[in-house]
Parts: sequence; C-alpha cells; structure tokens
Amino acid sequence: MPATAEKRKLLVVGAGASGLPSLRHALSYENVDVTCFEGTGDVGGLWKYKPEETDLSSVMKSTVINTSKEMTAYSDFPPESRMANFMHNTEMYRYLCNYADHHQLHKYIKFHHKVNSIVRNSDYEKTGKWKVNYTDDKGATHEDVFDGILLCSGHHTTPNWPAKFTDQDKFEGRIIHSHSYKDHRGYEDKVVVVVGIGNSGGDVAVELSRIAKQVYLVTRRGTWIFNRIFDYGVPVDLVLNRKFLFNLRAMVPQWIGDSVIEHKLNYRFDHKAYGLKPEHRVFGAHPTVNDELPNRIACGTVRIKPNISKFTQNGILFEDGSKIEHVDEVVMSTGFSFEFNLVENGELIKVKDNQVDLYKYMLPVELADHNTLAVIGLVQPFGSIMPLSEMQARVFLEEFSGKKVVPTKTQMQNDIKNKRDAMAKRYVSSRRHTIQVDYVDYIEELAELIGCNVNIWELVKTDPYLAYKVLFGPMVPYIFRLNGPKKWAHARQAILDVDERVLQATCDKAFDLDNLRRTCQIIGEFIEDNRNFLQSRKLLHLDLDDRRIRAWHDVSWCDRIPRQSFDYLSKFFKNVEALVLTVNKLDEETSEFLIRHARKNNFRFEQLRLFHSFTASHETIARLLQFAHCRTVNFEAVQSNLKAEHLSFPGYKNLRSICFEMDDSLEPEDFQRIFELENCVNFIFHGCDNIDQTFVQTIFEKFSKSLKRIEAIRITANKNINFDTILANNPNLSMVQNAVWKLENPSYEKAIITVRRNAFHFFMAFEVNDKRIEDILYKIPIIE
Ligand SMILES: NC(=O)C1=CN([C@@H]2O[C@H](COP(=O)(O)OP(=O)(O)OC[C@H]3O[C@@H](n4cnc5c(N)ncnc54)[C@H](OP(=O)(O)O)[C@@H]3O)[C@@H](O)[C@H]2O)C=CC1
Repeated sequence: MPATAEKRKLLVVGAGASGLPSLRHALSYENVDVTCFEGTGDVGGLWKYKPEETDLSSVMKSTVINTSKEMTAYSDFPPESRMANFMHNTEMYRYLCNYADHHQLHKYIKFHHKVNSIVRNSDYEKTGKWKVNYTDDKGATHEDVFDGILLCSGHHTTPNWPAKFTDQDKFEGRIIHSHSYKDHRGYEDKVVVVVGIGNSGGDVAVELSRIAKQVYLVTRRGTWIFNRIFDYGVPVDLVLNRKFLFNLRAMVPQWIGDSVIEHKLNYRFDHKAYGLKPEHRVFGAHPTVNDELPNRIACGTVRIKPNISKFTQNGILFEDGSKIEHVDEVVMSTGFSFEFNLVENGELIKVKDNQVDLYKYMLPVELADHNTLAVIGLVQPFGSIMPLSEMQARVFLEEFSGKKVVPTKTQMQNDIKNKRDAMAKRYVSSRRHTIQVDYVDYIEELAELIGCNVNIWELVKTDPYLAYKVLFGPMVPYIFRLNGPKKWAHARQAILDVDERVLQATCDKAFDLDNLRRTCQIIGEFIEDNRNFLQSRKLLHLDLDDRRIRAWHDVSWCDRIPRQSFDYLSKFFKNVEALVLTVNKLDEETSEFLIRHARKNNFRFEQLRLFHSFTASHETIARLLQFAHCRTVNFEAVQSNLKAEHLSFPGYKNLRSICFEMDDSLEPEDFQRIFELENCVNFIFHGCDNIDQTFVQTIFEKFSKSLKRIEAIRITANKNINFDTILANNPNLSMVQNAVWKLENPSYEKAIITVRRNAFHFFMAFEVNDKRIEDILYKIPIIE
C-alpha cells in the first residue's frame, strides 16, 4: 500500500471495547480519516448492561470482569488507582466512557448507524476499497465507499444452542441461554440446572446458589478453576502473564508448567474431590475463573453433574444414570457463535463451528494484496482481550497508513496453519478453542510486527530498573508504548506505578514504611546531587499530599498527610527552602509536626496554601505561620471559618497577603477587620460565586482608595454580576480567562517535578525556562 498524502477513509464498525481503541489510534494518524458506526446509542458494547431481552451482547447485571484492571487497560489509559482490581461491569463501562471522553472520541462516532452490508468496491482490485451499505439514525439507507474497514462488533452476541438433548421438547420447565440471563430474579426457590462450566456457567451457578432451592452445574469434562486472586491477594493475571515466565515456559516442556499450576490449583481445593478434575491439562482449555464455586460446592448449594442424557417432562437424567425428578429452570451456558455475514454474505470470512482462517485472527488471507479489512478482538486469550484488540488495531493502522508490516500471503498462510496445529496439539478439540491465544505471546507477536516490542537487553543498558520491571513484572499494555510507533511519554511511569494502583484499589492507606525510608534516602540523594542547583533556584512550590498529583492543575481530591511520612518530610525539610507549602486537609497533628520543624530546622516557606477543609485550629495555623516566617496564607477551596478575633494571633498579624473564600463563613465585619490588617496588603478572593454586584463594587472602591492590592478575584459561576459594568468602572482591571480578574499578578511560569512513591508524592515546582530543569526532570529518581 503506497504511503499517500491523501487521507484514507476508515470505517470502524462498533464502539465497544475493540472499537474505541481502534478509533483512538486511527485518530493519531494524519493520513487517516476515521468514522465509527455504532448501532446503539452508546459506547461500551458488551460492557453496557442491557436489562431487557436483546439480540445485542450484554453482561449480566452482576458480572465482574475476570481479568485485572492493569492487564485490561488500554496502553495509554491506566485505570484510576481506586478502581477495583477486578471491575464490576458498571465500572468497566465507566472506564470505557472515560477513555472515550479523554480522547474525545464521541465526535467521530455516529450512533444508531447500522451497517447492513460490506462488499468489495468495483475498483477493489486496484484500490482495496469497500462499499458499505448502512442505515443512519433517521432510518435512511446509504452507500458509502471506504478505504478500510475495522470490524469491531464482538463475538459474544450469538448464543450457541447445543444440539437438542433427547426429549428436550417434552420438558415443561423453562430453558434459556445464558445470553438472556440477566439476574437472579425469578429463580428464587427454584431447582436450576446450569449447563456448561465456562465463565458464564460458573457465574450463573454461583449467583443462583444463594437464592435457588438447588443448583446443578453440568459439565461434560470438568475444568480447572482459577481464583481471581493468587497468593498474597495479587491478581492472578499479574502473576502469570509475565515475560520472564513465558520465556521460561518456552524453554521447559509444557507438562512442567502445567504440573506446577495444577498443583497450585489443587492446593486451593482438590479438583478431584470436588468432581471437577478434567482429563485435559490446565492450559488445555479456556480457563474458568471463579472465586466462589468451590465454596458453593462445599456448601452443597451447587452440585456438579455430568452431561445430560435425557430430559423428562419435569426432570433430567444424566449420563452417570443419576436423575433429578423436578427441575424448574435450565440455563444453557454453552457459549457463543460468531459469523461475518455482514461482509459479502459471509462468503469472504467463512466460519464453520467457530473455525476461521484469519492471519493473527484478524486479516483474511484473500485480501493480502491490500489488507484493508480486519476483524478486531476476535481472540480468546488467557488474559484480557482489550489490550490485544488495541494492538491489533495498531498493526492494522500501521499497514493502512502506508507501512508494510504484514508479511506475504504465503507467510500469512503458514502462520495460520502453525497456529491451528499448535492449538489442536494443546487444546481440547472443541468449538470453544478456535481463537485461543496466550496473552503474552500474542501481544508480543503483534508488537514485533510494528516494532514496539521491548528489546530487554537494550533497555538493561539504558534503564536497568525499567528493564527489570518489564522482564519480571506483569506484562502491562503500557510496555508497548515505550518504543516504536506512537510512543507514549508517560508509559514508563505508568509501568512503574502499576503496583501502587493495584494496592490502592484495595487499601486506601497502604503505606509501606520501608518504602518510605527508601524514598527519604533517594530524595536525599537527589537533593544532595543537585544541591547547587537547588540553592540557586528557590523551590517555588512544595505540595504535601498522599494522593496522585498528575498535573499542576489537577489537584482535585486530596487527603491528609499520612503520619508515616513525617520522617520522610523531616529529611526533606532540612534541605529545601520552599516558596509555597500546600497542605491538604491540614490537621492539628500535622500542624504541630510542621511547627516543630519550622522551629528546629529553620524550615521556611513563604506561602501556606490550605487545600480542602482543614481541621487545624486558627490558633495553631497562626503559630505555624509565625514560626515558618510565612507571610502569605491561602485558604483555598475550604471553609476557612476565619473570624475577626483570629486576627490578633501573631501569625496572622504579620501577614502580607491573604487569599480566602468569599462564599464561606466570612461576615462583612470580619472582612472589614481583615482589610484593616496593617501589614496585609495583597488580597486574593476566591469562589466569589454568591456575592453580589454591590459587594464586588464596594471591594473595588475600597481597594482603589487604599494602598492595598487585589491580586486576583476568581468568580466562576456568578449570575448576579455584570462583568462589563465592573470592568468599565475599573480601568486597571482586566479579565483573564474563565472569570479570573487580575489587577496585577506576577506570572511565574512553572516547571513541575513530581517525585512519587507508593501512595505518597512530592510535588515541586521551580522557576523555569531553564534547560537544567529538563535535565533534572529526566534524571529525577522514580520511586516505587
Ligand atoms: N466474568 C467474566 O469476565 C466473564 C467472561 N466470559 C467470557 O466470555 C466468553 C464466553 O464464555 P461462556 O459463555 O462461558 O462460553 P464458553 O464457550 O467459554 O463455555 C461454554 C461451556 O458450555 C459447555 N458446552 C457447550 N456445548 C455443550 C453441550 N452440547 N453439552 C454440554 N456442555 C456444553 C462447554 O463445555 P466443553 O468445554 O465441554 O465444550 C463449556 O463448558 C469466554 O471468553 C469467557 O471467558 C463469560 C462470562 C463471564
């Protein structure tokens, strides 16, 4: 495909978990003009729970994903720290929505647009173009030609109904497929038979076991059951999907790896004793992940049964001769089928019993001359599909945008054959095992194609710590944004922060003292190494916060300083002089600590910025201000409860500048007293959203007649004020974006250095426009 200056039109079909990253990456190519058609009115596909009976794919109401958040994330969008390690479907949906919002994908998605057919265009041989027939959101049908197509419509939509069991039609109870199962309602006190022990069957059986009279779970060959969490509560996929382990696995016979894991799984519960031990080895079938099933079996609320041999009018006979006389409900959790009838009536990508010939499960060999159509997300990994879908889209887009990354037709065919042979050798022969991949091997294979796999030996030379993490840590998707096309500047940090995000998902206040001490040491060394520089540049800003601070402007949710970090801070205070100290939720204990250091170490700062509500008393704050020789206090986004009587405390008396919330408890008389503070000449008014025009005018009159100075007034949502009148009456006043008015304001440009450790961060800003800053930014130790 020739590189071309002209934009190539790409259609992404579906805005679910595969469509969204496809769209996001397509947008990063200048020569690609992308549109996404989504049949429904929302993004999220399967992950958007649909309470009604539908032909669309949908999770159950209670579905919790069985891959962990870090292994399920997209490569440039790490999940929030507080998101669960295994997300409930509503949280998954939120993650997908956030991703779409973050990358502003909505404007490229045409909702309620349904694709009816896709065929090669008349000039396909020459151009590789496709003709698409679709119905728009008004019901009108159109035809359009695209240079490329990404089919991202999922493969968990069409229920696979098993061939009817003997006398199934005579059965008078209800039989549904798990696709139609929503929640437990209606199953109370019923006898339920769940057929199939895949992840759907396991989930349904466990859920119903709490409210049904009895649940029977049918399996014709047993299965190995994984728990979502491994030793020490670490998500199992974070433990098993590691580069090192896969490299090792390639060197030892398969049975060794199988035996180790089987031993581990049996150690939790003996699969034989629980009637589940299969003939196949653990990696010989798609894994069933279920944390509760063994317990439910132990409690007898779920009983394991072999396959059904026959239905009766009210009951079921099993292959071992056992019988249940009365059955109310049967839930066939027997998997899904897929087909590609949308594309040339199913003639192009032929599917038989879920067997399909696609290069890397995405590219039809017949189209090898152009490679302008791909299926995204058609894999069933030991691990999460989402990062694989994203990587598939990246492979396609590299090719589509002009690079040659897909090999020759013959190589494609060989690869398909090799994969099929390997699958037949390893897996139980079944329609379930036709698109199986190992997460690590497969993502690396794709990454190799586009040159974004990590060369560990090269990395060891330049960044040994990161190399260690990549080799021995979980193979998180961010790894594939360190190199190659569309590198992501924050990939390194995202990799190093994995443990922290995992930990914070289960423990808000997870502080590890050893780590804190190590942090002190590293920070100390950093300060030592850069002493001259630090002394020549006064630190502008020191932010004490035990939450992630991603950017200067993004300090949105904070907590109090952890006690454990006092040690660490002491070390820092000995070395650095700051202009601004920001503390979130300042309490008495922290204030006393800071006062001690101000007195003992001569720790100084010029501005105290109090973020969010604080519980320290004004008396204590005043002492802190006094001992730190602080001349500016900034009550920001807090109820300051500042009263006239506080002003007699020495710390407040000496203030030169004060910033406070106008909408809090401040009374006009208090304001008058503050205004009259002798030393205080600079004022910033925050959050003046509820004050009225007269008051604002009074403020300006007061200030214009005195030596006092307003640095800024921030009014973001005030309907009472006529800005034009006020600006007209005050020629020295200018409004700078977003209703921030400035009379005078020294504007510092800032560089920001964030040094972070496990759940605790230092935030430092220096004066900038200095090349040194950049150098330091790169050298700053990253603390885990
Ligand atoms: N929480 C989560 O994240 C969830 C994820 N999923 C995923 O969705 C996908 C689909 O899962 P699922 O719906 O469970 O389907 P699967 O295809 O994985 O499992 C189907 C089950 O039905 C059995 N089965 C099929 N046909 C018959 C038959 N004729 N007689 C008896 N048993 C039969 C299969 O047994 P056999 O092995 O003998 O063929 C197997 O146990 C998987 O990738 C799964 O991981 C699903 C649910 C929840």
